[in-house]
Order: sequence, then C-alpha cells, then structure tokens
Amino acid sequence: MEDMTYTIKSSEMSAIDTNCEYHGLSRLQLMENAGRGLAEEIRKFGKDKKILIFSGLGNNGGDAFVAVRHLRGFDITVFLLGKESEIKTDIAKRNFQLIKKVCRIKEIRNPDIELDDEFDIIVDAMLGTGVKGRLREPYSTAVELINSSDSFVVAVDVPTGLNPDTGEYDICVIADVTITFHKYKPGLLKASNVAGKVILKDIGIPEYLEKLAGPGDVHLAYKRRDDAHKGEHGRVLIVGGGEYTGAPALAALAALHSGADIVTLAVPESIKDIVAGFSPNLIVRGLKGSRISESNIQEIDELIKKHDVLVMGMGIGDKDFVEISEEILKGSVRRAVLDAEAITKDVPENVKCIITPHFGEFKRVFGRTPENEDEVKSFAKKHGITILLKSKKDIISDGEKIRVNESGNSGMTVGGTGDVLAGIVGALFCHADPLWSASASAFINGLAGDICFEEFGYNYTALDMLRKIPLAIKRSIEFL
Ligand SMILES: NC(=O)C1=CN([C@@H]2O[C@H](COP(=O)(O)OP(=O)(O)OC[C@H]3O[C@@H](n4cnc5c(N)ncnc54)[C@H](O)[C@@H]3O)[C@@H](O)[C@H]2O)[C@@H](O)CC1
Ligand SMILES: [K+]
Repeated sequence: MEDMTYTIKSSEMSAIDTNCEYHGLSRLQLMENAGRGLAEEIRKFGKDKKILIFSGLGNNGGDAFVAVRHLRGFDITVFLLGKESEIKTDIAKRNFQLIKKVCRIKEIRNPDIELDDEFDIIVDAMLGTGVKGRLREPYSTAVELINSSDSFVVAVDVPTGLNPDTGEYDICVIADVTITFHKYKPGLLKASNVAGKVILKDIGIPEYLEKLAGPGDVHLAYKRRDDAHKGEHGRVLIVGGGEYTGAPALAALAALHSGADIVTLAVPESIKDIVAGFSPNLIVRGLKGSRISESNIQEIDELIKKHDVLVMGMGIGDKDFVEISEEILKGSVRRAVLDAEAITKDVPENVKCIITPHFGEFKRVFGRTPENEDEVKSFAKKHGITILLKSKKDIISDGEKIRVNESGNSGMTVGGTGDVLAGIVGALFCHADPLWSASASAFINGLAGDICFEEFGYNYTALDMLRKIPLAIKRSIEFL
C-alpha cells in the first residue's frame, strides 16, 4: 500500500511544475508521462473497449489527448467542451493536433449534449487541478450525463467538480477509478465516495527536482495587488546595528526592493544618523544607548506592534545578544526572521519564526553541523521553527518539507549578502508561510547574485546585489 498521506496542494503542484520547466524538465514531457500513464491504466480494463473522453480546454484535457496516441487499437471518441481554438495551452494544443486523425472528435458548444452511442469506458478529462469555483456549462451538464451513464468512469487526476485541496464539491463526476499524477491530491483522500479507487502514477519528477527552489517558489510567496493601499504590501521592522552600521541598512533596503511598503530600522541612537545617511529611503528610529540592551526591549516591542514582521540580528556583533533576542520574542511579535547573533532555537509557540544561520551559527545553536538535509528538517520539527541554512547549496525546512536552493555563485561570498537575504525574507514573510518565504527568498537572493555576475563578473558587492532584487523578482514572476 502506498503512503496515502503524502499529498500535494494544487498551488504547490503548479509551483513544482514551473520549477521543472525552469530547470529543464518541460511541461510537455510531464504531460507525455501523465498521458502515457493514463493509457497504461486504461489498457488494464481490457482490450477493444469503446472509449468516450470528455475533455476540457486545459492541461487535464491535454493528458487525455496524449493517452489517445498511446491507446492504439481502441475505438475512441473525444467530446471537446469548447472549440479547438479555445484550447488554453500550447502543449494541450500541440497534443490535440496529433490526435485529429486518430479518433473521432466532436466540439461541444452548448449544454445540449447527447450520448448517441454506448461506451464501455468514459474518461473524465474535463477539469483537474486548475478548477476554480462552481462548474460552468457545459461542464455541469456533462457531469450529470456521465453520472447517469452505465459506463465505467475513469477520472484524470481529479474527478471534475471536486476541489483538489479541500475535497469539497457541489456537483462532481462520480468515478470508479481516479488516476492521479505525481502525488495524491488532498481532496481525493477526503472524498473517496466520488474518487473511487485512486491510482497514483509517477510522471518522472525526481525527488531532487521536486525540492529544488525556482521561480515557482516565488509565485507562491510573492504577493502583489494592484488595488492595495500603502502598507498592505507589508510592514517590516529591522532591529540591528551596533558593531556595524551597513548590515541593518542593507537588510532594510533589501526588504524595500522586495516589495515591502514600510520598512523601519531600529538601531542604537549612537549610529542612527550614520545609518539614516545611507539612503533617503530609510526610516530610522534610534534606540537609547550605543548597544541594543535589555533596556531597549520595551521600545522595540512598541515598534513590533506596528509591523507585520520583525527581522533581527544584522550587524549587532555582540555574542550575548541571543538572550535579549529571546526576551524580545516573548513580547508582541508574531512573525520573526532571526539572523546572526539573534538566532535562537528557543522560540515561543505563538511566534512563526525563520532563522537564517550559516554553518557556524547553526553549530552554535544546535551544537553540531548537520550531516544532511533530513537533519535540518528534524531540528526544524523539534523546535517548531523554519531553518534557512545558508551555504553554497541552501537548505530550507519547516520540519515537514525540505527545499534546496542552488541559485547564486561564488561572488556572493562577499560581506553583506546574508543581510540582503534576511531583508528579502522579511518582506516575503509578510504574506506567505515560512517555508515558501524562505525558499523563494533564497532563490531571489541567488538569482540577484547571478544577474550581477552576468553584468560584472565576480567582483560585485552586496549593494550591487540588492539593486538587482527587483529584476530577479520580475524574472521569476514572468517565468511561467
Ligand atoms: N502541474 C503539473 O505538473 C502537471 C499537470 N498535468 C495536468 O494538468 C492539469 C491541470 O491543468 P490546468 O492547470 O491547465 O487546469 P485544468 O485543465 O484543470 O483546467 C483549467 C481550465 O478549466 C477552466 N475552468 C476552471 N474552472 C472552471 C469551472 N468551474 N467551470 C468551467 N471551466 C473551468 C479554466 O478556464 C481553464 O482553462 C492537472 O490536473 C493534470 O491533469 C499533467 O499534464 C502533468 C503535469
Ligand atoms: K478530471
């Protein structure tokens, strides 16, 4: 028995499929594997069967077009719910072209669909993980028709009408078998009454590629609304500085370049003017004294209340700061990104927390460096935090999932790139969950480094990198 608990939400599946395309495994290949897998299972129901395929206009339909090519010898009719010219994606279009001379095809343009023949098998390839809202016509009529037939019903990926994430439905295809791809969709497990027997087919996404961060991570984490008001794209508080002045400023500017609307820097009063002088974009508040100490905790907590995310630790340079960090976390904070000396594993349960250690900091906090990705995951799980371990290959885990990031280059060993990363994480974490905020940020940071490398070679600085963040985000968002 396969592990039915290993599920994937449709938004994550879509992110992984974007990342596959980015890293060289094309959607066309994935569709070919899905369609061939579907045909393989249909063959098991017997030879010489008469098959009717109800196909939608998205990639769910595309999977079935591929299957037709792999079902030589079967008598196949396709009911396309719409016009050929309305097929949404290039890959589905391409596969549709290839079956025009292979089977009978009828375009269904209105709800008056009739079954003028009997079929052994009906394949539901109308809607899969791309379904949104209530079923429109002619889909809902097609569902009723399928459910009133005596044919054996095979649903592709998910029965049409079923919400793949929640298992909710209004009207839905009642399938005898659902052939789903890559991983179980959570909705299938909650609605076995409509999904029938669920068969999982591998479509050739290797585990390392599923974990590898890419533009899909940015699609999940980066949110922007055209009708938003000032502040809605995130309010980030940066607490740092003392030994260094540049580090907290880099983090703050990185948060602004990553889309946060309001970024406030809280640094010791003694360096306030220096930090403010770096850029007119910075709003700087002075904390009494020349080092952040226990006496500043109250002031910091008041600022925390006005922001969505606290990013803390850059440029403090005081190894005892961790105790103050732990005290601050007991206050009003709900979302925190901890860097450098602020990193701790003792985080109250009501604080969602991302820590961004390099190997040395990881060892300080957990007592040893991790042997592998799974160890990072188990530390994250044990302490209820998300870890972004910075290295040539970044490892990210929230204790449930593991992400790995390989963007970036050795020019990034220059000082300040970690501060930039903390700022990006802070901005994304205003809207997204800890895992995807961390993995998307690691990818964006590395991509900004790669863009610098394209332009300057190795000898760029953290300041150059942060200027490339907007372009790195734009390239990621535009990669579909
Ligand atoms: N993501 C992946 O990695 C893979 C996905 N594949 C297939 O692709 C499917 C997802 O494809 P798509 O994202 O194109 O989405 P779908 O094919 O599920 O449906 C999208 C289309 O349905 C229409 N639609 C959405 N909601 C509707 C409603 N309530 N009533 C009527 N029409 C509605 C939309 O206009 C859109 O054109 C998966 O279920 C799977 O079958 C496979 O090719 C293999 C790889
Ligand atoms: K379907």
